This record gives sequence, C-alpha cells and structure tokens, in this order.
Amino acid sequence: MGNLNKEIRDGDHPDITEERLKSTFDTHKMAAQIYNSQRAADRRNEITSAVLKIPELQDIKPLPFLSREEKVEEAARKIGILSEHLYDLVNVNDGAELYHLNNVVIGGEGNPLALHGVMFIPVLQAQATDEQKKKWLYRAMKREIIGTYAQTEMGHGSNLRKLETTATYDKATEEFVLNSPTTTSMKWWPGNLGKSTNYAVVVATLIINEKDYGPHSFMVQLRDENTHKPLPNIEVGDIGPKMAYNATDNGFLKLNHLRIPRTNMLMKHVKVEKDGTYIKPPHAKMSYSAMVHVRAHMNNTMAYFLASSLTIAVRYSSIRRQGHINPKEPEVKVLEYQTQQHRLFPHIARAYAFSFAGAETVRLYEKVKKDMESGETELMADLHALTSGLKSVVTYLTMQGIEQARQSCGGHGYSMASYISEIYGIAIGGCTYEGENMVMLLQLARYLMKAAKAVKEGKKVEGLVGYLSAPDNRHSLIDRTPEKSYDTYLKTFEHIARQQIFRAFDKLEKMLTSGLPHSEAWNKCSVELTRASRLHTRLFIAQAFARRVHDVVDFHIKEALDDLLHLHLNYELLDVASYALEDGHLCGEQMNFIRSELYRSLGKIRPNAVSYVDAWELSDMELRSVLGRRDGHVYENLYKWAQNSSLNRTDVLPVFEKYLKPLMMSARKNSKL
Ligand SMILES: CCCCCCCC/C=C\CCCC(=O)SCCNC(=O)CCNC(=O)[C@H](O)C(C)(C)COP(=O)(O)OP(=O)(O)OC[C@H]1O[C@@H](n2cnc3c(N)ncnc32)[C@H](O)[C@@H]1OP(=O)(O)O
Ligand SMILES: Cc1cc2nc3c(=O)[nH]c(=O)nc-3n(C[C@H](O)[C@H](O)[C@H](O)COP(=O)(O)OP(=O)(O)OC[C@H]3O[C@@H](n4cnc5c(N)ncnc54)[C@H](O)[C@@H]3O)c2cc1C
Repeated sequence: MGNLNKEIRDGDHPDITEERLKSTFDTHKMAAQIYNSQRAADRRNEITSAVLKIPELQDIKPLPFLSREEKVEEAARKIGILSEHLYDLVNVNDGAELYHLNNVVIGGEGNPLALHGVMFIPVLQAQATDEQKKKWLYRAMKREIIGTYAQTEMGHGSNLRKLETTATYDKATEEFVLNSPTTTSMKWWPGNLGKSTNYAVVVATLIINEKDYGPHSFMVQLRDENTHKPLPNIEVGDIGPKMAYNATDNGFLKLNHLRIPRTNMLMKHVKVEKDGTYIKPPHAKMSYSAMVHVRAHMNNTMAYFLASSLTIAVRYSSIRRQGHINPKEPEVKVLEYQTQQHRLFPHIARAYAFSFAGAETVRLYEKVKKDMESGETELMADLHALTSGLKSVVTYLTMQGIEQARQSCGGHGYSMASYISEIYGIAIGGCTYEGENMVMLLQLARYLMKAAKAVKEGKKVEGLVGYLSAPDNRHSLIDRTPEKSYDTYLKTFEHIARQQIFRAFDKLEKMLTSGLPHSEAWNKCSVELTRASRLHTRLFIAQAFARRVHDVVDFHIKEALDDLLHLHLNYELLDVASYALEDGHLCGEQMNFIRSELYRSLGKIRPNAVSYVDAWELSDMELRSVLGRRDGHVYENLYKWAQNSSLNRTDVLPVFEKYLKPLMMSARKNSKL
C-alpha cells in the first residue's frame, strides 16, 4: 500500500515517520468522519493556520508554569484579542469552529466567556421572550455583557427541587425578591461567576403567595457595567483553586433580598402575571434546557479530551524505545508490546465511537430544540434519557482512557510536560458537572423501567428502546456467522441490556408488591438500575459506531473504521460478558473466540495506530504536550521545557541558606559530638 498520509515532514523523528509511512488511509479524509464533513475538517486546519501566524495569540510560556492569576489573565488577554478579531482573522462561522479556536488559542482550562457561550446564551435563546431577547440576548451575543448560569448551591446541586435560593413574588411592586437565606443557599460553582461576569441567569425556587412552584430562571445583574463593582445586596467571589480548570473563576453568590422586576423572570414558556397568576409551561422540565444543551454536546468534548490524551500517548509510544522482544534485535518501540496496544487501542476506538454517538445526539438535540420553539415537547423525554445515559457513560469511560494514556507514558506521563494530567483534571469534571453521573444514570433508568413495564403489559415499544420488544435468541450466534457480521455482536449487546433491564424491573416490582414504598424500593434496586442504564447506553454507542461505518463510502476509510469497530465490539463485549455468561447466552468457547478476535484486532490496528490519532488533526499548539509533539522530538524538548521552571532561575535557592544549610550544619555538628 502506498503512502496515503500526505503529512510526512522532513526533520521528523524517523521512528514516527516510519509509522506514518505505514498508514493505509488518508488521515485528512478520516478527519472528515470525525468532524462530520470534509468542509469542517478543512476549516479546522484553516483556523489553526491563521492562529499560528498571529504572535500575540501564542502562549507566553507553557501553561503549567503559570500561576492561577497568570492563567486567568492570559485567558482574558487572548479572549480580548479573539473577540475583536473573530471575523477578520479567522472568520468563525459556527459553534464547532469557535470551540476549535478556543482549544487552539486558549486551551481547555477555561476563559472568561466559557459559560457565557456554553450556557448563558443558550438559556436566553431557549427561555427568553422576544422582548427579553432584545434586552439581553443580542447584547450578550455582541459581548456587551458577560453572563453565566448560576444554579448549583453549596448545599444542593443534584436535587433541583430543593434549591434554597428563593424568588418571592411581591405583587405590590411587581418584583421578585431574590434571597439566599442560609450559608448553604449560596450559589457555589457556577463557572466565571467569581470575577468575570456581570450578569447571571440565577435559578431560584419560585414562591407566589407562599406556594412553592419549584426552580425557575431569573436574569440578575451582578455588577456595574462600567466599574464591574458588585451591585448592592450582592456578594460574589471566586471559590478557590480546583483539581484543574483553574483559568476559570468558578464562583459563589449571596443574594440579600435583592429586588428585580417581574419581567426579569425568563418567560418564554412559563409566566407569572402581574397579579401573581402562574401559567404553567407546556412541559414541566422546559426550564432545564440549558443543561440538556451541554449534555448533548459533552460526548464530543469528551471524545476530544480522550483523543488528545491518546494522541500524546500513541505518538510518544512510537518513539519511546525500551526493552526487547527479540533479545538479538535493538530495543523496541513500546508500542510493539501487546500490553501497550491493549492499554491504548480500545480507547482510540472509544474516542471514535463517542464522536459518532455524539453526532447523532446533537442531531436529536437540534430537532427537539426546534420542536420546543413551537411548544412541541414529545421527544423531550427521549432526549433527556439519551443524554443522561451518554453523559454518564462517556465521561466515565473517558476518565479511564485518559488515565491509561497517562500510565502508558511511564514516568514522563506524570510530568506536566505530557499535559495529560491537566486534560484528565478538566475531563473528569464532566463526571460531576451537568448532573452527577449516578444521578443521571438513575434518570435514564426511570425511562427504561417505563419501557420495560410497557413490554410486560404486552405493548410494543419503539425507538431507542425498540429492542426490548424485539425477538431475542436464546444463544448468541457470535462465532457462527461470517467474519465481520456485526449484527450478531449487536444482538448480543441487545440481549445483555435487555436481560439487565428486566432483571432490575423484576427486582423493583417484587419489592413494590411486597409493600415497600416506591422510593425505598427504588433505592434498594439502584445499583441494578444504574447497571441497566450503562448497558443500554453502551449498546447505543456500539450501534452508532456500526451505523457510521455502514454509511462510509471511501474504501480505505471504511476498512480502517471497520478495524476499529471490530476491536470496539470485541473489547466492549469482553468487558460486559459476565452478564451473558450468567444465563448461558455466551459460552466459554465463544469467550475464547471473542478474546482471539480482540488480539487479532490489536495486530490489525497497530500499523495505523499513529494515523488513527493523527486523524484528529490536533496541532502542537492545541495539544500543549512535549510528549505528544507531531515531530516526535521529545527528549531534547523535555530538557528545554524544564528550563521554564522558576526553580532553575538560580543555582542556589534562598531555602538553602534559610533551612537546608542549618539542618545539615546541625546534623554535622551532632555527628562530631
Ligand atoms: C456546548 C459545549 C459544551 C462543552 C462542555 C462545557 C464545559 C463547561 C463546564 C461546566 C459546565 C457545568 C454547568 C453545570 O454544571 S450547570 C448545573 C447542572 N446541574 C445539574 O445537572 C443538576 C442535575 N439535576 C437535575 O437535572 C434534576 O434535578 C433531575 C436529576 C433531572 C431531577 O429533576 P426533578 O426533581 O425536577 O425531576 P424528577 O426526578 O422528579 O423527574 C420528573 C420527570 O421529569 C423528567 N425530566 C427530568 N429532567 C428532564 C429534562 N431535562 N427533560 C425532559 N424530562 C426531564 C424525568 O425523567 C421524570 O420523568 P418521568 O416520566 O420518569 O416522571
Ligand atoms: C468543574 C465544575 C463546573 C461547574 N459549573 C457549574 C456551573 O457553571 N453552574 C452551576 O450551576 N453548577 C456548576 N457546577 C456544579 C455541578 O453541576 C454540581 O456539582 C453537580 O450537578 C453535582 O451536584 P452536587 O455537587 O450537589 O453533588 P451531590 O448530589 O452532593 O453528590 C454527592 C454524591 O451523592 C450522590 N447522590 C446525590 N443524589 C443522589 C440520588 N438521588 N441518588 C443516588 N445518589 C445520589 C451522588 O451520586 C454523589 O455520589 C460545576 C461543577 C464542577 C465540578
């Protein structure tokens, strides 16, 4: 096979060039699959090239050497330049391009406009009336004001119905009185709330005539638009350093009987009339739209984080030589070890799978969003179930994959020079934010239990749960069909998910029939319920991967994706096989077959390993990793990188005279005695 990878560059490390020469596919054509069109892949590269030409957009030094204050300042400096020149420099067209621009220029640690773009604008788009949009949305879009989404409190994040911040309607003045009555009622966590934003959509419990109407969204001006000083009755600040994501000022907010006009409640779907009459929305959870927006997009951001770590690990593994397979030959690239391949390749397949599942999810999200504009809410439950499950499974598996990537880089993986620890820190926030993973799995479980009940009652269910009422084989046909017939794999995944869903359902029903209240029975079944949700979601991911491979036309790309899919199906099935062994759906012989297919797949993937990660087209500027450099020249650059350490500014640190010298002197004196 000739070289299809056009990106061989003079001066690159010969070990990495050797990898690229082996590639069986064109990485830029593969990028079109990852980013959903050739145009989108082209645009990413155009944007990267434009940014590389602008000196003031480059990092002043590697980010790990910046203090928190410097990180916040750097992100703000760059966002200022970008905001001014967004269109003339790079002519950004859509959210994906903007996200890419942000990743290249600023990186994943956040910036003052992060929550403004990700939640503040989307919540206004979805929940503000036309009049409110004129007042705030258009100003927000022009960045005349900067906002965030302030929902979580110190005491409550998951259980929205118990938010303590109150918005009490005062009919006499036609105002809401917003109040944080306790320490735990303080808003705590919202991104950019601390120092950057001057407006926030605050989620508070609506009270009218002493009746609790649950969480509702209110526009609150936090700071003076010119001086940026907090307005009266408002206390606001930063919550302090976090595991990662420290360029972002996650903040706290205390509201002291703050009065805002009635018209500051976001009223597109729900209303409070002047006289205090409450008009319900068409669907009770329409006000949760900003969360669903982020959940729907998180698969792609997680795929990106995972792909970034794997790009670093796979490239490094192709230039790192250590140990021998054949003692008579030179030391091998660590990528030759089967354990290294097993550690990395299944996660490459997952990154692709998450991206394809993400594309399908975003399509459904866009449809539901459009429907909601006209008050149509039928698909909201499906979208909520899908995004809840995916958000949980994808963030969790991403966390596993990034950590494996780090460990696969040995000692250098632990250095911030790899940058993997920062990517890990940022990505794992996703297990918590936008709905704690267990909580979201249990949301999906509600949906699955409803579907299971319908099936038990003899009804046919369709769509995402359609397989629950489809015919099932007693035994898997996995090793009894022609090679590369993925239907048998998918049917086995279906069987596993179906069995677990009904197992959880039967357990729940049994407890309910024994007289246990629903909430107690639910709690006692919750581990089984979350397992059902995970298996259902993993089935969806595998199906989405198979659907994409099926649709690809280009022969080389299809073949390469097919290899990844084959690896994915065998690896994932082994991971959940105990469920199918329990009821004899799979037997020992089939397990051996799956294992040998998995090992065969690793060998098949090996020659393309670097190209699979190159296809994500992550520039060096964007990766910010010495180990992940595209040219493979790691060692000399590790040494250069360490020169940035402020500890190296002098040969002798003051701590020597202050502490170490006296310590050693006194030890020497004592030993002479
Ligand atoms: C765009 C790019 C993004 C890139 C990444 C960005 C990085 C940015 C970094 C950080 C951003 C982080 C921002 C945040 O974290 S904001 C705060 C997020 N908070 C949460 O997610 C809270 C989680 N909790 C909840 O969502 C809810 O409390 C709940 C768990 C869903 C429960 O709600 P509630 O008590 O009201 O409801 P019930 O459990 O009683 O359920 C009643 C029925 O309603 C259905 N339901 C719930 N939610 C929805 C929904 N959104 N849509 C449709 N239906 C919904 C639920 O399923 C029940 O239905 P049933 O038929 O079973 O009765
Ligand atoms: C990086 C980051 C950025 C954030 N940005 C924002 C933001 O911009 N705006 C904002 O409003 N918020 C933000 N948050 C807050 C975030 O949304 C919440 O922390 C998250 O929703 C989890 O809620 P919690 O902290 O109350 O967790 P808790 O609910 O207290 O979780 C603690 C434990 O209790 C368990 N648990 C809770 N309820 C249940 C249940 N019903 N059943 C079973 N187990 C349960 C959980 O599974 C978990 O193990 C951010 C958080 C982080 C980490």
